[in-house]
Amino acid sequence: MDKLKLALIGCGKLNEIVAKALKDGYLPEYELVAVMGKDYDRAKAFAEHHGCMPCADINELMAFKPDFVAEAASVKSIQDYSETVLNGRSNLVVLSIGAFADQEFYERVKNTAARNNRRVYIASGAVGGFDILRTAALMSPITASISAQKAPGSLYHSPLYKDGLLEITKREQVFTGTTKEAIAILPTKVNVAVAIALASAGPENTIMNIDAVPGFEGDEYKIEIQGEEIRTELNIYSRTSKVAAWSVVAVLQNAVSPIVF
Ligand SMILES: NC(=O)C1=CN([C@@H]2O[C@H](COP(=O)(O)OP(=O)(O)OC[C@H]3O[C@@H](n4cnc5c(N)ncnc54)[C@H](O)[C@@H]3O)[C@@H](O)[C@H]2O)C=CC1
Ligand SMILES: O=C([O-])CC(=O)C(=O)O
Repeated sequence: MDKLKLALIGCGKLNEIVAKALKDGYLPEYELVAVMGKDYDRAKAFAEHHGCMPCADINELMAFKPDFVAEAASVKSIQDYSETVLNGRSNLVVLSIGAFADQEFYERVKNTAARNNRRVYIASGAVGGFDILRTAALMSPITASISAQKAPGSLYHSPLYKDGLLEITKREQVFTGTTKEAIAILPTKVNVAVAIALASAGPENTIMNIDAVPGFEGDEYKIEIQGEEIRTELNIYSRTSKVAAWSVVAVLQNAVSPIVF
């Protein structure tokens, strides 16, 4: 049987792991055909390394007629390219889920996918448990929240940074608000929160808290939901963001598997 064609948006840390997983035999049903990034020279080097074609823009990428496009790039890339990908009759696997905090955009992408008989897969990324969140949200109205611990240094180039943050000696709350508000100011750090919100109470009703924790390494998320019959708490720690790339590999496996989780 012909292999499914996979193309990548983003040639950074995470898609490097996805491409290597394919090379290492985790995705035998797929062949990597093309890649694009913001920087063409980097895409060229990535493509040479992984045996696919570099593309200067989304139209070049879609000319390869991929069956699946996996994004590990940015919220802006999802805003700019997802409809082109779906109209080009490819499925789309998304890590920069924050783009879908905008309800109107989310509905538009959903309709575009339906019209083209294609799917948008929300990768579990650095969190998970979407199954119980979605199930509980069907059963009754639920409240949902996600709390994150981050190293003060990881907030350095963000609007949450303030003088003295690098020197704090005890845990300090640096943000509380809705996940929609959180992604608007931290587009590269809280995509996970929007994913949790989409699976539960929605981006405008899911509360996010972020604590800066001195000496902390990695990311830790505590997700809590409460419905009439269901209450759950999920704690997910990841030392690096590699788990997000592996969640894309898991989505691509699921998409062709006879057994679906
Ligand atoms: N859902 C989740 O759990 C997680 C999501 N992420 C998100 O995944 C994305 C990628 O992460 P990394 O690989 O670590 O980033 P990276 O910075 O190593 O690589 C990003 C790549 O995307 C490309 N890119 C960015 N914007 C683009 C655009 N508009 N058009 C074309 N190419 C574009 C860059 O050129 C680069 O090749 C980020 O948005 C990050 O926030 C990261 C970790 C967890
Ligand atoms: O790696 C993480 O923990 C989360 C992240 O970057 C995101 O959600 O955008």
